Amino acid sequence: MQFKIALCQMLVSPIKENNISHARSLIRGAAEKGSKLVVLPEMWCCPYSMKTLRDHAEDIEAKSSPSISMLSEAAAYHKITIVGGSIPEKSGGKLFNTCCVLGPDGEIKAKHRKLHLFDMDLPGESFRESDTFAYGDGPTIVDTEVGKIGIGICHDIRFPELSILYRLRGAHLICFPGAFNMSTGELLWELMQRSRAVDNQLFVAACSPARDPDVNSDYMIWGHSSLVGPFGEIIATTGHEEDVVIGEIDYSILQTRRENLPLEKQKRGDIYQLIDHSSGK
Ligand SMILES: NC(=O)CCC(=O)C(=O)O
Repeated sequence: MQFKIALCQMLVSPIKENNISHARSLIRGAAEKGSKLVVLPEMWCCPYSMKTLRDHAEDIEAKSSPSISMLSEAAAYHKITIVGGSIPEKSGGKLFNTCCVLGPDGEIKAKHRKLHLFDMDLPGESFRESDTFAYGDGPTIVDTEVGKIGIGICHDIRFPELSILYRLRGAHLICFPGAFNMSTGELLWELMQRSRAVDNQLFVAACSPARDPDVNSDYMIWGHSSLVGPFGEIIATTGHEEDVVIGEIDYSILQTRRENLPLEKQKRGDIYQLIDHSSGK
């Protein structure tokens, strides 16, 4: 299977309605260029600021989420698959950092709640996502019109076991909506995308919001959305400004790479193994 994927590195404003209509127009542009899969960034409907996230939370289960309604309409209108970045989701009195995957019929095919919340304490930059969000409770891998896709949200990329699990369950591609920061982004964002792709011999797509140096935010974003192939090759990438990164995915290359280097067969299951405690969502 061969298709175009678009990573919408959008500039997010403090006004939700504007973000929804802006995301809609980026999706339209990507679909008109032939993209069959469109990926949005982590927190595209509101700034990634722990001070204001709660005000923008939406109830996805009650079907009253303006962000997800727009994604559903867009997916159905253009007959594409959308990995809908993430939005703050309210559910049962808790707040989650949640990604919905929508199919070409506009239905939600999967919902991933961020598993690894981002708490960091560096000199001059500290951040505590776990003060605001509750933890997701399972991995998410979904069969779509454009292959089997594993989902992780940003900090989830740091935990290789999650990606290994997706590979074991047959993923062709892992999508990471993310918003890496200025302290760790330069050294680690691309490195980890390439590592997850190489470790597991699959495609990795990582989509960030654009950096807004003027916004008075408590979090400055690194940007650099990319598509990486199974040899760790960068297929398409960008800098930190708003951009829609379009790349070609050809899944036949996965089989070639896995035959060239049969890592699965070479693994020493007699010495180490991943134990899967999840129920298979
Ligand atoms: N939004 C996030 O999870 C940021 C993760 C990050 O920057 C990291 O270094 O990890």
